[in-house]
Amino acid sequence: MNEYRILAINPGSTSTKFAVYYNEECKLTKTLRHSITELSRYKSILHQFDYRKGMIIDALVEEGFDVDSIKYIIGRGGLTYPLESGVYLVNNKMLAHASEGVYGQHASNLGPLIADFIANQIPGAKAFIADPVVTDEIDEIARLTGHPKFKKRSIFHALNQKATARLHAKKVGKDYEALNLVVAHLGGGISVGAHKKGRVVDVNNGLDGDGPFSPERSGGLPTGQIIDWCFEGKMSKEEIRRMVVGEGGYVAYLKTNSAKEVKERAQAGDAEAGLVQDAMAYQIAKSIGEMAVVMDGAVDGIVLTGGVAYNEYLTSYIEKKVSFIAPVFVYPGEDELEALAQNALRVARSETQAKEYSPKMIEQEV
Ligand SMILES: Nc1ncnc2c1ncn2[C@@H]1O[C@H](COP(=O)(O)OP(=O)(O)O)[C@@H](O)[C@H]1O
Ligand SMILES: CCCC(=O)OP(=O)(O)O
Repeated sequence: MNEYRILAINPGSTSTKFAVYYNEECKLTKTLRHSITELSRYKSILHQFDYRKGMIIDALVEEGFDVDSIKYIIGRGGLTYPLESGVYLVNNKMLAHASEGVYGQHASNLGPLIADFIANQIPGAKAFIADPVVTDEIDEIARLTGHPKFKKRSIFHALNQKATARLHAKKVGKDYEALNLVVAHLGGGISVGAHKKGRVVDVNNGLDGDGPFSPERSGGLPTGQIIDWCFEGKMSKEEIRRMVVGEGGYVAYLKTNSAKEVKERAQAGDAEAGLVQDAMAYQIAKSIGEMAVVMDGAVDGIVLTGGVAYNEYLTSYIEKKVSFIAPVFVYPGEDELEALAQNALRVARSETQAKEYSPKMIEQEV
């Protein structure tokens, strides 16, 4: 049997995770955490490129890997133009769109850039991405907002939502494509998707759109108050953006992005932490209800995943509110690296073909 060596790279808002796989076997997995202070030294996500890429290469060399033998480099896909689910070969157009951040700024924009850089150092290596955060399968009816100038964007934790949904389908002995699932990724950002027979037909924009607030994001906010705030002239556009992504949610209320810390503060009797934690759980439950409506109530299961799903108090709170819809299944944590590696392996084994990044729908900017 051929042995395929794969490097999977997942740049997140506060961490860079990477792993080396030899076929299905994980040989190394590392999570490098970046403090807010560390990241604040860089003007933009793009300016973090050398720092994050350097840490990965240094760690591989330090661990004694024969880097030249790794021919499949796969990164988390960023905020390029929307794509259908799948594996994509990194090409120049994708690199340009990720660098520009045509759909916004997020650490995942570094996924294709770092993968491409490393692949270029290794003779015969290729760079890929899979199920990027702009994976877009939503129904036309779900795209409309209340004003034609604004379109809903499908920006969510596609990689982990899809991987966990497939894992769940396997556990219950069904095909993912045969099930209707509501999947909630509960991490630093939160997204809740309606997976209808293998397609995410509706989902909240988990970055800077609608839906529940999260440990570091504001979720949907009252539009009128936001407009007034923007024109009061007290804050720059960048500062207001940070209120929504990075310094919203728990960070704004409780000055921490650690859901674990908030859980412990609530357990210790901190009433404010308790109320904010309950409010987040309440909003997540409401979003699950919305996605159940999207599927006309025909839901086979509700799947909770992501780091925050380790919090049993929070998952029980949600379960009490939504179990009338369908049974709730909890898969705490995320394994986006394994999901990336499996996608690369399927390409290596010719079980699937890497697609070309050539987005059809270029949204008119408003
Ligand atoms: N045991 C736990 N209990 C509660 N929250 C936890 C626990 N473990 C991790 N978390 C929280 O999960 C969040 C990170 O989730 P993760 O899915 O790794 O995030 P991301 O999607 O941002 O990569 C953090 O806020 C962290 O505090
Ligand atoms: C919703 C886009 C992807 C995202 O926000 O990922 P993180 O929660 O890992 O920052």
